[in-house]
Amino acid sequence: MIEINHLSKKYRRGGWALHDVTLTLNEGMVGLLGPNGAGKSSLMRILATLVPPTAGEATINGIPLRKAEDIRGMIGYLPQQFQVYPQLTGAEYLDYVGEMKGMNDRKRRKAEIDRLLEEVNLQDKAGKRVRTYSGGMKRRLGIAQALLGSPQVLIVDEPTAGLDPEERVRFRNLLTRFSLGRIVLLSTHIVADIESNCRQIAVLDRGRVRMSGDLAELQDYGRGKVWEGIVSEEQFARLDPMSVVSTRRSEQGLLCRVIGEAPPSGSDGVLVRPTLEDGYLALLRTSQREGARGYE
Ligand SMILES: Nc1ncnc2c1ncn2[C@@H]1O[C@H](COP(=O)(O)OP(=O)(O)OP(=O)(O)O)[C@@H](O)[C@H]1O
Repeated sequence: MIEINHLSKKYRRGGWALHDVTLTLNEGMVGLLGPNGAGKSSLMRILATLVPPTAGEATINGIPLRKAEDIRGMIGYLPQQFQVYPQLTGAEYLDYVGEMKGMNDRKRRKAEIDRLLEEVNLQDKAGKRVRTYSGGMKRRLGIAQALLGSPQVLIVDEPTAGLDPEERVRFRNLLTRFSLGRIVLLSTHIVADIESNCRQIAVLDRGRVRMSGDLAELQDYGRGKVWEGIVSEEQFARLDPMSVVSTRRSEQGLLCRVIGEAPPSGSDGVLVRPTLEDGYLALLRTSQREGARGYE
């Protein structure tokens, strides 16, 4: 279990990245969702003991963050900007990471590395130097190094960025399998990444927790706020662009899906069932409106 209590972070050259974050994260896949600059990476870097919080505290499986060595022995971490020595091959790099993680048995280390290379679909590239890898391949190598040693807690920062759709699906399935009996904390701003497999979701926006709960709870934020209706091109031009979720051309005009308190003006729109993405967008709109009114 990860328990985060009143955690705040202020960077020396910057403002507050996290404000009073309190969260309890349980076993299974946990999705940390939020727009750019929400504070997701800051929270993950703090949990990975790479940067200290300004205030507050957290424990991972009962161990406080100040015991950094113990925490690092328990977690796997994939940072958003993952750097590898370009002159090493993928297999050499993983071997090095395995040694650093204290996997001293050579044979077992090699067996696990071979299995992981297959899981991330890099087995054919294992002997090639990392500098010849594409961005997506480097990302997959990063995923493999985080999984090495089967850590109890896996923290992955936007792991699917740069992966093609097929690899994305493969990776989601890999994480879901891995999360059995473990905590996998995954940050993303893409709702589809957490749609099917997360037991718990926390939404951050401008450093604050805006919701924490399950998929149904997030979806519910869109209840009574998602409308579909047909509008003309002129009416469309007058709609608040922030409220329009999607548009499709039809014979009668533009079929618009909007988030708001009323149907798209000029249409006889109807309320529709929100998707998870609608729920997320509705929550963000409320949070941003409150921010603009100075309620925080
Ligand atoms: N080292 C730093 N020094 C100063 N400010 C920083 C630093 N790192 C992050 N910030 C600021 O802290 C805030 C939160 O950034 P953070 O990277 O944690 O958000 P994020 O949710 O991961 O965003 P993204 O999805 O864009 O990666 C932003 O305003 C960012 O500019």
